[in-house]
Order: sequence, then structure tokens, then C-alpha cells
Amino acid sequence: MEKVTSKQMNLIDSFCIKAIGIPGIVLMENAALKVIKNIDLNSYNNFTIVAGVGNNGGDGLAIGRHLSVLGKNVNVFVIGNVRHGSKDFVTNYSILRNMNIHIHHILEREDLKHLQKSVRSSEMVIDAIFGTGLSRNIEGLFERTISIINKSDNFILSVDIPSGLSSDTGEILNTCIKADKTVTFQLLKKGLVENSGEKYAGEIVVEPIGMPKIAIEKGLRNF
Ligand SMILES: NC(=O)C1=CN([C@@H]2O[C@H](COP(=O)(O)OP(=O)(O)OC[C@H]3O[C@@H](n4cnc5c(N)ncnc54)[C@H](O)[C@@H]3O)[C@@H](O)[C@H]2O)[C@@H](O)CC1
Ligand SMILES: [K+]
Repeated sequence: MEKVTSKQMNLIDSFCIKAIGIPGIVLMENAALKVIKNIDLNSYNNFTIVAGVGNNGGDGLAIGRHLSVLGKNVNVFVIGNVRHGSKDFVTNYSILRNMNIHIHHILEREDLKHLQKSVRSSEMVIDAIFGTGLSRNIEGLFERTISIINKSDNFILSVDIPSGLSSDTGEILNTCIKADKTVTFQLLKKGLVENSGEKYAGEIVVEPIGMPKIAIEKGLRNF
């Protein structure tokens, strides 16, 4: 199976969005629905979603919306500065607010108590903190958040890639979510199968999210 770096994936994403005209939010919605498809909805009713403010976080918020629409109990946490959120993250953030879904913000250590309480009453944590955009070591509140999630006995599902794993090398950038399952989008990310990748990703499922072959070929050919 073809393995891609984050640069290749970015190129494929932007070819889909800019050259073909599939809006990023459509790809995000497809991604969210593919994650829902991979959750055993008969067994899990209580969820904690932890989202960053990039597109991986946007996926997480869209997943939270669908779970809520399906009648599940969902606690949504956002870590990072929403004012620096990606466009599609912000769209999904506003949708959740318009649906009156409460969003907990992790801005200081005190806020982690809410997260701890939530994971105690949940059965599944959805990890949407970082995806292919992780670019440096994870520290501070992010590191503590990951530690709380890893210590819980919840089933942990990572969106695209476990947060903390380099999608290019499979190296751990200081700390990493230890997932039970990773649903990765369209193509296998190199880091999922190199170095620590498989140890941290758990079961890996590759789900197409509607990217046309022409975009994929273009992305792969340019590297
Ligand atoms: N339109 C698209 O391009 C699509 C993207 N998708 C999702 O988007 C993800 C990639 O999104 P992005 O490129 O926005 O990147 P991420 O969502 O992975 O995160 C980028 C953000 O994290 C920050 N960051 C990076 N390393 C950090 C660190 N160590 N500590 C604190 N902050 C850090 C960056 O400054 C940036 O704000 C994919 O993994 C996938 O889940 C999917 O929604 C499908 C469509
Ligand atoms: K993730």
C-alpha cells in the first residue's frame, strides 16, 4: 500500500481543494463520517472528544456533532487558541455552539480536572489534537492532556494519526497518544508504520474520504 509523507498529503489536499474545487469542509465531513462508521455504536454511548484547533481538531468537532445527533453523550474539549483555529475548525466550532453543545476549553491546569472527570464517565476518547500538522515537541498543557487520556481505561480512537506521532518518521515528539485504533484518511501515513508508529496507532484503518485519483497521482508524482 502507498505510504505518504505530510508534504505529499498536503499537496493532495490542496490539489483537491484548489485545483478540483472540492471544499475542505466537504473532505472534513467525509472524514468525520468515516470515523463514525468505525465506531461500534451499539457498544459505546459516552464519549470524550479532545480537539486541537487545526483541521484535525475540526474533524474531531464534526465527529462530536454526529455523535450528538445520534443521541450519544458527548463531552467536547478544545485545547489551543481558538482565535488561531483553521477555517474549517472554526466552521465546525460555530456549528457546535449554534447547536448549544457545551465546549470545554483547556486553557490552564485547573481545566484538566474537567477532562479527568469526563474520561472517568466516558467509554471512548476521540483523539483529534494533532494530525499531520504536528511540527514540534509536545509540551505543557498538551503533554498533560495526553497523559490524562493515556492513563484512562477508555477505548482510545485517534483521528488520522495518534497525536504526538510524526506522520513522516513515526518518531514520538516528546509524548504521544497510545491509541487502540487509528482511522487514517485516504492514504496510509508513513509514520504509522515506521519506528514507534504501529505501537502507538493500535489497529490501523485507512478510509477513503472522496479524494479523486487525479489528485492522489498528482501528489505522489511531485515527490
Ligand atoms: N482539508 C484538508 O486538508 C483536510 C485535512 N484533514 C485533517 O487535517 C489534519 C491536518 O490538519 P492541519 O494541517 O490543520 O494540522 P493539525 O490539525 O495537525 O495541527 C496544526 C496546528 O497545530 C499546531 N501545532 C503543531 N505542533 C504543535 C505542538 N507541538 N504544540 C502545539 N501546537 C502545535 C500548529 O501550529 C497548527 O495550529 C489531518 O491530519 C486530517 O485529520 C481532514 O479533515 C481531511 C481534509
Ligand atoms: K489525532
